[in-house]
Amino acid sequence: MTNPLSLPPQIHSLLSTLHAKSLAQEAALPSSTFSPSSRADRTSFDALMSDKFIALDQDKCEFVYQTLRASGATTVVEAGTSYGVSTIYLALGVLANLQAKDNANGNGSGQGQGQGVGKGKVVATEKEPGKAALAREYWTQAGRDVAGVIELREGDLRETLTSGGYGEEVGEEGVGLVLLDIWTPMALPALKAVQDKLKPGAVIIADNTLMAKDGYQELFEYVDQEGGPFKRITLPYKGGMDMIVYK
Ligand SMILES: C[S@@+](CC[C@H](N)C(=O)[O-])C[C@H]1O[C@@H](n2cnc3c(N)ncnc32)[C@H](O)[C@@H]1O
Repeated sequence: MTNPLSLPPQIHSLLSTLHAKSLAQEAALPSSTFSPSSRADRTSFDALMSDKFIALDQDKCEFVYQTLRASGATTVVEAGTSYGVSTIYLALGVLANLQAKDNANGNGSGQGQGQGVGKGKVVATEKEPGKAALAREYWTQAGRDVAGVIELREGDLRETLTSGGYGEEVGEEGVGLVLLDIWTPMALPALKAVQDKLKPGAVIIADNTLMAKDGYQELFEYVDQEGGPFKRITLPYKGGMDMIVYK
């Protein structure tokens, strides 16, 4: 796997292994797995997916990381964590942004947790306990800094994202990036759960917006409202990936 972000070799190697496992699992699934009719049978779909990575593709993870770095955001939300592959990129981006803020403030602690500029975190959420447990193990393998910046909220996002703070207590300015890598019926509930925590200019990224465009109708109607606070474009990644900017 290429390493355009120059990630630390040990983390890059871990990510390569996890992306490869995810792709191998997906290749072994019947081609109808993600068809609208298969996805409509939620019970069977959830059961089939309960032990599958379905990780965000590497090129998309790299785009999300770069967007996060460009935004400077230090509070991030991920709806749909699974085994935590994209979460590692988000954690690395938050750590790099904290470090950049630290350096700009003349602290240069090198610890990735800025002094006096908030603490920064990735709020991740996953409803499958087995996936949550293994995600924590992968984050530990990625290192103490990565594991330390992720707050995993286990359970249904309609509860986990509407309770608990987003860093306000330590001076964070609001959520700067949201990754919607979730079953499509949960995309709008996830956005609504964090909408009043978003800071101006926050970026929301939603995966597979062309491949699963039927499932995204509610989200699209909501964010495309004339005069509303969101602007949406579709990026030419495999299956489509939307970038929505708030205010
Ligand atoms: C596409 S996978 C996420 C992949 C992950 N972002 C990555 O790149 O490694 C979507 C995950 O969302 C989880 N999920 C689905 N509905 C959920 C809900 N209501 N609350 C929390 N998690 C949910 C699923 O169990 C699944 O693991």
